[in-house]
Amino acid sequence: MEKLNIYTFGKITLFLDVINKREDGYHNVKILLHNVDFWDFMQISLLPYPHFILESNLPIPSEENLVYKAYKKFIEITGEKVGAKVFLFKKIPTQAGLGGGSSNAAGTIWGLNLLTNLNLPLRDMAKIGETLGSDIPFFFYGGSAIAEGKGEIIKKITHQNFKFILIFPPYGISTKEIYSKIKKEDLNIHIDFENILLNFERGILLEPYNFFEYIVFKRYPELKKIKESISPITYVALTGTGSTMFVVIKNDSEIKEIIKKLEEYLEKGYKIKLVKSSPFGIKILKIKGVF
Ligand SMILES: C[C@@](CO)(OP(=O)(O)O)[C@H](O)COP(=O)(O)OP(=O)(O)OC[C@H]1O[C@@H](n2ccc(N)nc2=O)[C@H](O)[C@@H]1O
Ligand SMILES: Nc1ncnc2c1ncn2[C@@H]1O[C@H](COP(=O)(O)OP(=O)(O)O)[C@@H](O)[C@H]1O
Repeated sequence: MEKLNIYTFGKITLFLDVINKREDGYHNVKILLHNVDFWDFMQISLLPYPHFILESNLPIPSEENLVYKAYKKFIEITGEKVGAKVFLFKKIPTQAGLGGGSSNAAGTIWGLNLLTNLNLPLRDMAKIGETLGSDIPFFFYGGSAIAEGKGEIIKKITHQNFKFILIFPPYGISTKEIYSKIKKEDLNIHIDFENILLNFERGILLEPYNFFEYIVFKRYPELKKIKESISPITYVALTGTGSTMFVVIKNDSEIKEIIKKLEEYLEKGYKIKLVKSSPFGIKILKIKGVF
């Protein structure tokens, strides 16, 4: 029996603009998405249809887990009559704006695609993912990409390597709730992606921008204060709709100073982690043997 080890990487949103509200209630966005080397670990193997077993350290019912939802969608859309056994060890916090659930869903679809020998191309796997969440297609392409539409239209760009410090508050933030607080009049000013990309392709990261900061900072003023405390040293921004913030490391010589400052400043319950860019969203290793 074949078993796969799957690493599903988190993402940050280096630049995030909301363009307008759509008739279907969603919003058109333009986002520069970037994977970081901070991952959840999954193991997946096939079972006879329709058996499905999920073991995970995420304390939610299996039926609500995106891994199960991705399995169901995969068999529904492809018609493959397979069951699956999945082990999921989460390190990426939930409701953190790091796309952890989305990357788990993408890893499940990719794993099933390999185990069933269906060999669907990336765009077909991304189409399956899109039915479960706007963020999911990106993880099939990974690295650095521009997402448009609801977030499902992906254009890969040349990947660049940076280092960041992630700041994890001791709570998550609901994506749906934050999107629901957008007012029409807030959607008049947009950032210059052309200039951002011209610089990015040369390895220069301009100051990150996140449209949602004004909404999130109003509700969580402590996150605004964290940004203000680090801004004199380097760039800090929110990823997605939060709750994680990322600090851009411009020089390795700054790392110690920034960590010291954060350790002094952050209240109990906050965590930090130094990460670097990851050139992929999903990494799969095949393990053969008898299990
Ligand atoms: C904000 C972003 C940025 O990467 O990520 P997170 O902070 O969640 O990681 C994404 O736009 C989140 O994508 P994702 O988390 O997949 O959202 P979905 O499950 O598709 O949608 C959750 C809810 O957010 C709203 N939504 C989402 C995407 C979008 N383009 N417009 C929206 O209005 C809708 O109300 C939807 O019901
Ligand atoms: N495998 C999973 N990992 C994380 N969250 C999951 C998963 N399956 C379902 N969820 C649900 O999805 C929601 C947010 O997903 P997550 O990807 O962690 O956040 P974000 O979209 O902010 O990056 C949470 O409410 C969580 O309960």
